[in-house]
Amino acid sequence: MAGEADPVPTAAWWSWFNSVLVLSLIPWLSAVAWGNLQRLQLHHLVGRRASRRVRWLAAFIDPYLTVTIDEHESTGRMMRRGDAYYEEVKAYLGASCSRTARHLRAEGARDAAADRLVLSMIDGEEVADHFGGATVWWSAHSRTAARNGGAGLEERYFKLHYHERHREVVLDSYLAFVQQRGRDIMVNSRQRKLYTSVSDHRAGWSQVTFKHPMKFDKLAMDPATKKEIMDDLDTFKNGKEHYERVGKAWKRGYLLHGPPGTGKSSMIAAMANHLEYDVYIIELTSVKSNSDLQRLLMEIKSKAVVVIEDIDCSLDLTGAREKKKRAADDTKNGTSTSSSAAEADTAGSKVTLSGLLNVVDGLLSACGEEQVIVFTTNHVEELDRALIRRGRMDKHIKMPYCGFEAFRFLAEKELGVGSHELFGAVRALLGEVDMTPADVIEELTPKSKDDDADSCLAALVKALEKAKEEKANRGSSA
Ligand SMILES: Nc1ncnc2c1ncn2[C@@H]1O[C@H](COP(=O)(O)OP(=O)(O)OP(=O)(O)O)[C@@H](O)[C@H]1O
Repeated sequence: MAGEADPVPTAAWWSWFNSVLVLSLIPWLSAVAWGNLQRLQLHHLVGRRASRRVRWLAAFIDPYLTVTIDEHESTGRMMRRGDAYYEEVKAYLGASCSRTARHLRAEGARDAAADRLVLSMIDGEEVADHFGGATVWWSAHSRTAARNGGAGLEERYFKLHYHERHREVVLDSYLAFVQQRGRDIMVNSRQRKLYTSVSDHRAGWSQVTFKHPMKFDKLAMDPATKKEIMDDLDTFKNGKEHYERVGKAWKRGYLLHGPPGTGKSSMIAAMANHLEYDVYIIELTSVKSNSDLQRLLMEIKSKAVVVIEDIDCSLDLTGAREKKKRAADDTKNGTSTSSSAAEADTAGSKVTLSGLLNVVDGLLSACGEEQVIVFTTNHVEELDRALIRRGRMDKHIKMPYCGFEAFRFLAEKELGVGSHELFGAVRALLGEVDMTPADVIEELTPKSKDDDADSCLAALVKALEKAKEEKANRGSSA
């Protein structure tokens, strides 16, 4: 009917409307309440002494568990840099979550290679990660701790949240996985270091950036031996599980022996570059005692090539044990003389063979792993057999005089020449006289702008002929 007013909602209509509104709000309100209950982390509030039923209820309401990783460690009233785990987690999250996180912090870390930035999550950011069928959530936080009236110290920390049903996978595997990946990322993104031992007041290490251009593809040596060494290094680097399974420290000893100039130091640089490890050089003659040697060793980190060069010159390794034994025998027989005791004392005040053996065996260095120990010597025959037996020095590598194949490699590298009419003469002469790769390289190096491949090869032939003549003269005068 025209002009009829809209019907006024009745009381029944209002009551129906309110009921629908309340009913539809119930799920939403419950979700909010449930979420808040969970955020209360009830299982943390419920003490250990609470009854099993109460604890079960708390865990049912809030099944999420938390691990906190602090940047700083609190030691009494002092704060000091926490253990490496925070940094490893930071590196892991920066790399693995940079695609999903919305807000990242970019830092040019002092230690990082120049063209790399270190990414990390900013405070308040949360990212999910997946591992072994479990989903976990990482969040970054910071808090300011008041310090005895002074300026507050900002403490950063990460929180890892995971469902209780993934407790085992997270605690038994995931945390270790994050640590390993974080460590790898940190190692790969930083410049490597060359450490040299110093022992002024206290034994320690001085460090510089390690940048050596030598790589295996630049090293002149028999290709089969080169491949064998590279395979050996790869097997070692990837051998964590093997070493764990057989119960051996994850270390490998190499003995490089050969005359001066055959490339022992170059081989060490190539090994370190291949493995991407730091290099530690122990100058044994300047290490004052076995305990100093142990201290040095304890400070060596993982992923390291530890070098003791010219071991035959560093210690009286052939004599030290005999001297000690003689002194001990003298004491036992009552024939001890001041000189034998003094000899033994002298041996005790410096690094001794047994001290070195302990170090090599890895018993004292159980804290470090993934370390290659390299000894070099020009006189392998003079070393104590105990020092270089297999198990201590696992692989013995002879660095030989320059053979024809090594020469060809060097001619290609130094002069860009793959064949030449003088190659025949060089082959014949290298079969008769010993010349080190270092000497061959020196002859092949142009000395003036007029020098070319012809003149350099002629210079090498001349030097080899001279060496042959000298050898003949030595033979006739002997
Ligand atoms: N096999 C090789 N391949 C390539 N370069 C070599 C080789 N051997 C020596 N050289 C070159 O000769 C020089 C000296 O070599 P290196 O210092 O490695 O010899 P070394 O055996 O360690 O000598 P020393 O016993 O005196 O320490 C280096 O510049 C290196 O580049």
